[in-house]
Amino acid sequence: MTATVAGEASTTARPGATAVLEVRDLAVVLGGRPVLDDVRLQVAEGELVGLVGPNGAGKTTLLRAVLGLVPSSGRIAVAGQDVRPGRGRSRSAPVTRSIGYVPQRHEFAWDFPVTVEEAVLTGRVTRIGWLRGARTEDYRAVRRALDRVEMTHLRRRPVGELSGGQRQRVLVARALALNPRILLLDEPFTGLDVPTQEHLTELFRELADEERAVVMTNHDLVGAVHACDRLCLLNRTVVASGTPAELAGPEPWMRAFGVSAGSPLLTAISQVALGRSADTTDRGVRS
Ligand SMILES: Nc1ncnc2c1ncn2[C@@H]1O[C@H](COP(=O)(O)OP(=O)(O)OP(=O)(O)O)[C@@H](O)[C@H]1O
Repeated sequence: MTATVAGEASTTARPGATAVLEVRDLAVVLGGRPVLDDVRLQVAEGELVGLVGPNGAGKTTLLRAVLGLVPSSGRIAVAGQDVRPGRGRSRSAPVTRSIGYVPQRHEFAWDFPVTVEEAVLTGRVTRIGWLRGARTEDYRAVRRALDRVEMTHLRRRPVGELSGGQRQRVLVARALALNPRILLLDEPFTGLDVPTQEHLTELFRELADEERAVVMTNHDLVGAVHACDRLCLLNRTVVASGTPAELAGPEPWMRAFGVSAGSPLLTAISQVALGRSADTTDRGVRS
């Protein structure tokens, strides 16, 4: 098996599975500068895909393009529906209801005086609208989402009193409150200790296994190789994409990240990727 590169069929999801996200020929220009170019990506239900790349590679921009929040050209479809670029959540409501977005933790106003339950309810705003009050079904959805991330016992707690790991779970619950087909997670592990990262990784794995597609950006490359079914190495375009086993060699990482052949990072990635390869051979390959 070999990793495939931009322009080839590299970015396709596992055969036979339903594609939840399809991105073709995506280009984004911001402030007059090209930020993304010729990006192709497919993510199927049941897949946990790691979106990795150096600072400024365009990872967040890609997630925002999928949400229709930045102007773009090309095609983005979620659950078979086209995302119309630059229209924002409210005007693209039917398709964005299929997407659960978990922003970087610092983007949420944690000092706002709301409880965990109220924060999660804000995830339903595209369904509830700003003018009518929440209904029983909305509170039920919130309760289900909180159960799913094991935060029900803290539902009356002001969000400002939560730890980093608990805050991350609140953001995931907020995204799950719409029961989305795809979860987009932007750097969910930043600033979290290793056990918390491992618990969250397990949760993301389970959420993918429940027939959702899960895409997460991650600067911990070894962690991403360890956890994800497939990796997309982004640097303005998709430099390479494949399973951890397909990406065990150094070249795609050197091209995407500009690291030298002697970088200890490459050895660590290779060891984990080959370990995953042995593991998936035992269990049956997922992708
Ligand atoms: N609103 C904007 N206007 C102009 N340029 C922007 C805007 N938003 C992002 N950019 C630029 O687009 C590029 C990609 O940014 P983006 O945040 O998507 O990268 P990233 O891969 O998520 O980076 P990081 O890993 O540092 O979070 C950067 O050069 C950034 O400066």
